[in-house]
Amino acid sequence: MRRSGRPGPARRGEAVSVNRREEGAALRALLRPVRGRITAGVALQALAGIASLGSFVAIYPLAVALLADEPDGSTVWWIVASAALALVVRFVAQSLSYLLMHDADMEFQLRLRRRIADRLSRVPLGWYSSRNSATVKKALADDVDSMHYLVAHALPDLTMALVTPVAALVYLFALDWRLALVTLVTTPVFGVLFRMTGKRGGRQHERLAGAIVGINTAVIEFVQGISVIKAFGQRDKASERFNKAVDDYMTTFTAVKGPLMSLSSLAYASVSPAAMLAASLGGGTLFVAADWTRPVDILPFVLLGLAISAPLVVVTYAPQALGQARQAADRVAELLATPTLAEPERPLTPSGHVAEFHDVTFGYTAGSPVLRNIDLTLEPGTVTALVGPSGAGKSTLAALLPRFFDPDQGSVRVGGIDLRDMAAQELYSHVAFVFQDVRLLRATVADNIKMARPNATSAEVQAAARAARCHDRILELPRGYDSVVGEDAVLSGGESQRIAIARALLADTPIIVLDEATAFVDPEAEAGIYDALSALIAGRTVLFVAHRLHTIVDADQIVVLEHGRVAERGTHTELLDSAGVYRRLWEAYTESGAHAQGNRIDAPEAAL
Ligand SMILES: Nc1ncnc2c1ncn2[C@@H]1O[C@H](COP(=O)(O)OP(=O)(O)OP(=O)(O)O)[C@@H](O)[C@H]1O
Repeated sequence: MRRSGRPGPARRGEAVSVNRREEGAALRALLRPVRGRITAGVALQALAGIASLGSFVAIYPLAVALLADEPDGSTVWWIVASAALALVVRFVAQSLSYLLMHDADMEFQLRLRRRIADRLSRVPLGWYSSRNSATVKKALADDVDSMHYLVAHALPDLTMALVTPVAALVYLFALDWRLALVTLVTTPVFGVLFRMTGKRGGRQHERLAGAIVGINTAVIEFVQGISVIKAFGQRDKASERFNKAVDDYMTTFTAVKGPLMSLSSLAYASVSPAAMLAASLGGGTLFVAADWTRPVDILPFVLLGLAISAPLVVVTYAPQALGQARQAADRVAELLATPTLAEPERPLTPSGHVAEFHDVTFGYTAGSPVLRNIDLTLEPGTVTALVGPSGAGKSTLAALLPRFFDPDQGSVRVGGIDLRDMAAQELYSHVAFVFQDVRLLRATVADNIKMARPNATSAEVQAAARAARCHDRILELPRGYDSVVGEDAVLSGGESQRIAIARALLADTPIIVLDEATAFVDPEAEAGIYDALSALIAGRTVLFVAHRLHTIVDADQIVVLEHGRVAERGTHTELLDSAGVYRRLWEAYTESGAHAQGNRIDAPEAAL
């Protein structure tokens, strides 16, 4: 029964899909805080674009003045001074524009990364699946970069590339619209050829992408299976597959890119400086021959024709940068819309450490519950083991106690208080967890251990590590407790697990949630971890997801989950006597020899 007024539960792996938004709306919304500076930067860049034409434009009146029968010195100097001034304006405006755009870009990136980090600090812990971690990485690195490229580079370049030819055209049409049209004679050819390249390119792109996927698959197959391939003498076959994938790619590449490249080269050639020069000079010569204009009047068309064609290349690349930035903004907006865990406005303080599940129903997707109507009480100082076949919902149930998710129905309570009414800090001072998938930070081993208690002394850290049976191993690391995980300390799964246990020991919470590791490297490591776990659970309330039955025979309470429901509960002896699911599990476990080998009881093949 969800209480009214609460926000809905956030689900693992689910990022709320943003309503289909108007194209580019997310990008505009994200850029809004720095819009003023971007507009000013674009305006300055436009001014720089117009000023950049100054020296070209000046050549025409200069030539007219110099070719006059009696050149007027002061006019000549005025023209030269104006051209120089235009040059200064161009450089000042362009520098200011870059300064403003980079300033806006840096603030934008900082704000955005902070917003993402703030949001992610409030999403449910369970949201951090590997899929979502990849999304976060993409958003924080690639997507923010795409938007940076747009603001700091593509926008100023595009402004310059658009304003300069437009200003040049306005000037040329004002001078002589007929010669201006002649100068532009090849541009429609460019337009048509460019469109054709785009259309064909889009269609062929998929063929090329398919061929690249073929190579990647062959490489991954080869690398992942290298030991098997070598052991079974299949090396030649494997490299044959790779060579075939490369050959296929080359064939596709030649078939696709050859005609495309010819087409795009033709498009760019049609507006190349040579083509523009040919058009303006050829057309101009005809005009002079027809006595429609003076030879000197052709000069601006020859010079500015070049200023029109050069930026066309930039203009053709800009939509790609804009498209990428829009897509990046959409992804970031979606990330920023991820539902967060509601924090209570007036947090309540639990009294005592009884942990309770009251009629809990939960599912990762709406309408498909993974847990149904679970009632469970963990009395202080007792060990409760969760067992059941793979997929029964054991890990999910355990994850609800440290509030990885909120239940869809019912409540999880500690000390009589619903977790949704408890401040996160309060909750984590009561509940610690050690899950199979241990995440250590890229920080020193000591900092990793004292995450829950940053002010712990090194004597306390070492005492926790000793109890977790990892002190000696830490001392063997190049810089002992100061070794940085992932840099000078490369730790095995079992070692990381023991450091996580030391962390939980130091946190010293009355309630511990444990998800037993399913794979241990060797019996010695397993024994070490069990010693460490015994130290951790002594005197605490423990919720233990057990994958091997021999580890739980002494538990105070064994809860058997089946299809998300509690099928049975009791002690090991009680459950064996009741001849139900647990007994069948136990018999299958002992008969298969799993007991002796320490194999998982909940492996998919385990009989039930
Ligand atoms: N992040 C997730 N998103 C969607 N479904 C999930 C997710 N995690 C688990 N499930 C599904 O929830 C169900 C219960 O999974 P859970 O891991 O809780 O079972 P389990 O009993 O702990 O299994 P195992 O012993 O194999 O770890 C399974 O059907 C699983 O596929």
